[in-house]
Amino acid sequence: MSQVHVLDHPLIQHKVTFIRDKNTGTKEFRELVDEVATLMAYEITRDMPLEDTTIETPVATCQSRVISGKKVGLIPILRAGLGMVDGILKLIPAAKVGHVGLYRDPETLKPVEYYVKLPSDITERDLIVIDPMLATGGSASAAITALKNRGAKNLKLMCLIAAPEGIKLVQEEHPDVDIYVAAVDQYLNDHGYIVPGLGDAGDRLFGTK
Ligand SMILES: O=P(O)(O)OC[C@H]1O[C@H](OP(=O)(O)OP(=O)(O)O)[C@H](O)[C@@H]1O
Ligand SMILES: O=c1cc[nH]c(=O)[nH]1
Ligand SMILES: [Mg+2]
Repeated sequence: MSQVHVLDHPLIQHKVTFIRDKNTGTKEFRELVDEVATLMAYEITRDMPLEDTTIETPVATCQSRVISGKKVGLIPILRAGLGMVDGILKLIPAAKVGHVGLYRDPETLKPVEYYVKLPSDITERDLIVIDPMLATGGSASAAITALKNRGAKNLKLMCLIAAPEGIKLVQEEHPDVDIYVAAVDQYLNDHGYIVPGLGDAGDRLFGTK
C-alpha cells in the first residue's frame, strides 16, 4: 500500500489558506500555487540519494556530498498541473517535463485523454505526476496508467488538495505510488468538487471562468 504524506509545513498551510479563499484573484492565485509547489518540492525531494565528492574550498580539501545522478521527470496533468511546474523547476532545474492532457467529463466525471508528450527516457527517470486537485482520483490514476503503459516505473503523485475518495482510488489502482498532498479535505459534492477545496483549479489559474 502506498503512503500518503501530508506536507504540513506552516508556510505551506499558510499559503494554501489564501489559495482556497474565493477572494484571491488570478494573479495572486497563480503566484501562491507556484510558491507552494516550490515548498512541496523541497519536502518531496527529501529521499533523493546523495554521493560523496571531494572539493577544494579556499582553505582546505573537503569531503562533501552532491545529489547523485538520479534523473527526474515532471509530469503535469493539463491544464491545472502546469501551474505547479515552474515552482518545482526552481529546485530541480535539470528535470525534464512531460505533459499528459486530460479533462474530466462534467457529466460522467471520467477522465478523457487528449494529449501525451513525454521525454524519451521516462523509463530511467523518477517521475513526479503533478495536479493541484485529486478529486475522484480518475484523472491522476489514468495519467499514472498512461505513464506505466509507456514504461514508467518510479512514480510519485503530488497534489495540493485531495479528497479521501481520490486517495483511495489511487492507492487501490497504484499501490506503488506514494502520494504527497498539502491537505486532505472532507468529501466530494454532487458535481465531483472537493469540499471545501478551492473550486476549479484550472479556471482559477488561467482566469477562464
Ligand atoms: O480526480 P478527478 O475527479 O479526476 O478530478 C481532478 C481533475 O479535475 C481537474 O481538471 P479538469 O478536468 O478541470 O481540467 P483542467 O485542468 O483543464 O481544468 C483537476 O485539475 C484534475 O485534473
Ligand atoms: O474540486 C475540484 C475537483 C476537480 N477539479 C477541480 O479543479 N476542483
Ligand atoms: Mg478544471
